[in-house]
Amino acid sequence: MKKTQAIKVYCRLKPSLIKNEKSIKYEIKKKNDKEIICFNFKKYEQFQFQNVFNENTTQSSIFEHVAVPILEKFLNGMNCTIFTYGQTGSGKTHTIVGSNNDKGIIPRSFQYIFTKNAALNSTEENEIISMSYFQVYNEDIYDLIPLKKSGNNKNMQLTERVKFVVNVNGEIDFKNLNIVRIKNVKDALDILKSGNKNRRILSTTMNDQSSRSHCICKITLSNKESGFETILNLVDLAGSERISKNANTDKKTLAESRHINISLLYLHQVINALANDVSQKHVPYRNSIITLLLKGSLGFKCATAMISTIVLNDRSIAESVSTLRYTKDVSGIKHIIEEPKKPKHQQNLKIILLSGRQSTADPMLFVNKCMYNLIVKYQIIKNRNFLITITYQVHSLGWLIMEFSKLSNCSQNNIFMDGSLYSYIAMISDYRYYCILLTLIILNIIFMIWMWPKEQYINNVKFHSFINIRQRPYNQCSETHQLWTIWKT
Ligand SMILES: Nc1ncnc2c1ncn2[C@@H]1O[C@H](COP(=O)(O)OP(=O)(O)OP(=O)(O)O)[C@@H](O)[C@H]1O
Repeated sequence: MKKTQAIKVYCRLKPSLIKNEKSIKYEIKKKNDKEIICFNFKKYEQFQFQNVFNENTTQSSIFEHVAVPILEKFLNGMNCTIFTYGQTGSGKTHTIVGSNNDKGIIPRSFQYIFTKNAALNSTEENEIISMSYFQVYNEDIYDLIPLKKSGNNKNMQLTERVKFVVNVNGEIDFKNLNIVRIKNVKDALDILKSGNKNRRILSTTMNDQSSRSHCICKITLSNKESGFETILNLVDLAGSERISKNANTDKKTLAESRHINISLLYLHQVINALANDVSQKHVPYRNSIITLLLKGSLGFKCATAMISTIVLNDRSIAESVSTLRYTKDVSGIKHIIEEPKKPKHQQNLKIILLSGRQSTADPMLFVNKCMYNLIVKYQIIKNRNFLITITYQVHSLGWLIMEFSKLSNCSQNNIFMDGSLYSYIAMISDYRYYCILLTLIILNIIFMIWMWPKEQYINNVKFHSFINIRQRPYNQCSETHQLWTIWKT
């Protein structure tokens, strides 16, 4: 199989407030939508991106181009990551978190997920979404989701240091990280809002709201029936910075800067090792917490996008060149990416057929009612990426045939509404589902043929030995047995 670029790399240019500046050392220019060129006296460098977004690009456009393709993969069962990288003040937090008026990728992602995944809004609660929100500050993990204290201090909010262990696979297992179930977009936005207040922020020379930590929003989509889980990490890395450029050089700030720079250096080492032949090299994930946390995202089974943020003014040009070079190394990571095999089957593969028929006079109803509890759950899980769940409640053979003919006309992603009989039918046309339906029809016919002659021996022992209802009081029987009893009397 062919190796492809493991991480899609994008570049976002930040609008510069300082106009008419010209660097004497370097000049950086956007060549076209996919390239940036950089020259100094001696050399000319070219940097390739998936897309270069200029200063006027809106948050929604960034979301469309970068996040939507990743979110589609996430909804199709692939673990995904989006992270921002760049110098301090270049717009990482703006891109990934945004503000109330100009939302970034995280809030927009929740909106998108809830709009796209109809199962999340269903009352069945088969699919659930949960989130955790935490920061890596000075090589410790802190929970950003506030805990409400019990007792008198109800409104007091705490951020807790998260205990964790590194498991045998070299991944982090959290001990006390808050994982909150999200039922709607508002829940998520509320958590983000209060979580952002808990981030370690400092006013520096380069940015009056500089994040002093790496921040991760981990969104988990889980299917209750199958236990299948997909993870989306949205990461706002702390900004690389020159300590000499920061006027605020107290001990604490220096320690923070050192931790940030060292962890980014370790991340670079991991990227370099991955960009070279992985099989030949030891990949130093264990050097820092952020590399351990991003381990899965830089690997083989994850769709990852990186947005590098660049400032094109003289003061920042050296850092921008360094960001571009960092990005080039990230582009060098090549893997055989394991895409979900048939993503189109993942969603909407639910047939829920609910009967509104009440008549007990219908002879067919006997068979139908007995079949009522027959719930066929058909699940295919292939490579953790491929899941089909069909919940099928059989009611009426005639009706089933009618449905079958309806479904044969059903095109991909069509949703039929039939308020009188059924809540809905949502399915994708595929020969397997027709096979399953056909099998069920055949089973139904066999069941009917099998039952039919016995109708005349209803009070006969032979019949009772089949269904065995006599041995139990009526109210302790299962619904099927009760139905048999009703029918018999
Ligand atoms: N593309 C943009 N358009 C408009 N404003 C921007 C853009 N990028 C950044 N800004 C503004 O620049 C300031 C600094 O941005 P931000 O805090 O996102 O930087 P950062 O890279 O996260 O910095 P740090 O690493 O120090 O946290 C903010 O006020 C932000 O609103």
